[in-house]
Amino acid sequence: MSRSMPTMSSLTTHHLLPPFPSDLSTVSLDSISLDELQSSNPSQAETKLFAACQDIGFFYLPLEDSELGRNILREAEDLHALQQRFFALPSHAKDEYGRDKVDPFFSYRWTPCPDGVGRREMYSLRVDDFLRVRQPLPRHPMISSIEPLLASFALHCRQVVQSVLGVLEKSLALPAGALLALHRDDAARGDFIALQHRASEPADELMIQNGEHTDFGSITILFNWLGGLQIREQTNGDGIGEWLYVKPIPGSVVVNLGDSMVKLTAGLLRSNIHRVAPSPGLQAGLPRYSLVYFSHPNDDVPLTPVKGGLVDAAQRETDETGEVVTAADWTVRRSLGDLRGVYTYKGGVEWRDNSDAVPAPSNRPIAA
Ligand SMILES: O=C(O)CCC(=O)C(=O)O
Ligand SMILES: [Fe+2]
Repeated sequence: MSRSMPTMSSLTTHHLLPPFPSDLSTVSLDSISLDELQSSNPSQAETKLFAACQDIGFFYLPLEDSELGRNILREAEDLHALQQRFFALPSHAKDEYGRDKVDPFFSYRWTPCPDGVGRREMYSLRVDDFLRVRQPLPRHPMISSIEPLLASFALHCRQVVQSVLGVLEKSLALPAGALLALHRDDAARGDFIALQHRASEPADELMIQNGEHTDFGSITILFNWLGGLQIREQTNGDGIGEWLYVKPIPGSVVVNLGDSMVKLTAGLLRSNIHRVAPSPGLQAGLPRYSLVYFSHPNDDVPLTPVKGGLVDAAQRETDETGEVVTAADWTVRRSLGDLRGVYTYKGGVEWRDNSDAVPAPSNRPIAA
């Protein structure tokens, strides 16, 4: 890590959980504070952010030093409390909002844990519904009752996404608005808030491997309370590194790029493969929750390289077929099983033999 990180945050509930093991090697991610990014002299933070998005596609964003960030942390804790209550509901109450009843993607989905007893569950909530850009899909009353919280959280996360996109636009020497104009608030956009839960479960290497994925939107903001997220150690050249845990840092979120950013920048930016393994050390055996804000370009945006700056100069192929897909189509194809596998920053989807029997409830192909 580039600088010392606080191990305690007064705004989060991490201290109520067993600590992440101190002796485990973890992946070293840069830390770029929201306050610095939004300051009048952000150039150092911008340089770090751009490098992280090119090299590894992941970074920590400490939120506590800005008003916006503190609001997001408080809202995330409120949503975390709610998701624990929601997932504790009886299965039949949750299944009412399943993909067969509501929507193939923006719905409640689950797959069995390796022990065949517990569930890995994900409830994907379409943000346009809370912002009244689209007619809302049916959702559980517990969700409807906190609509103002969800709307506020979404708008705050979008401010973060805009800051990140603004920096990337500038760093790539693109015309102003080249990326931001593809993420408008007043037109349909596939952003969603994911509530995620997996019951305590035994390690199952095959299942962990089958959960390896890239996110398919533009920018992901991830809130974790327990360890489990892993990305590969960075090696020089093409060597494949070891899977390492990303340590949750109280008061910081993990930000990563999705496939759309790779496609829009002709492969200059990176959406990195990641996965979720059982929580390590004293955290093992606890139910694990995560809360994710997935942002996407507007539905009708073709995922082709934007014009100008470094992208024009890149001259790289990002799609081996040359086929143009819109952001909405890409979500459908990646999430519902058409393009199974991992999108590589070198272009195209790398096939993974993700058996239908063991999908995982995440931002990736799923059968349940
Ligand atoms: O739960 C996590 O830590 C990561 C989840 C994830 O990568 C996803 O849902 O796309
Ligand atoms: Fe992911």
